[in-house]
Amino acid sequence: MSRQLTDEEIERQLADLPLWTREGDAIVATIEAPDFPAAIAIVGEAAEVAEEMNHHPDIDIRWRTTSWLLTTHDAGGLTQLDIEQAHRIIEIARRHGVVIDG
Ligand SMILES: C[C@H](O)[C@H](O)[C@H]1CNC2=NC(N)=NC(=O)C2=N1
Repeated sequence: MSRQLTDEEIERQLADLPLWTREGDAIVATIEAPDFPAAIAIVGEAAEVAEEMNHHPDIDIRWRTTSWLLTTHDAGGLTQLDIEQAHRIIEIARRHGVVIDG
């Protein structure tokens, strides 16, 4: 199991992670896809990554806007798994036409 990150480790890594912000024991992001099929495709690919990592995000889908929350329940807070998954979700979103600065 991955260990909990310190506040400093989280802040440092969030600086290199566009779109994601900290909310207590979690990191959250809202991703607006070009259209509904793109939003669903992003969620579908992220689901494959989640299974591969055995690490599962909370996802809310509203038309083309998806909201994401990552935390590691087993560790009771944020771990490196959350940071890694956040990067992978950004990568997937970019491939589906989402423009993300940084
Ligand atoms: C038993 C199984 O490995 C765990 O419950 C996994 C499944 N998916 C998970 N997902 C998330 N986000 N956090 C976890 O701690 C977690 N644990």
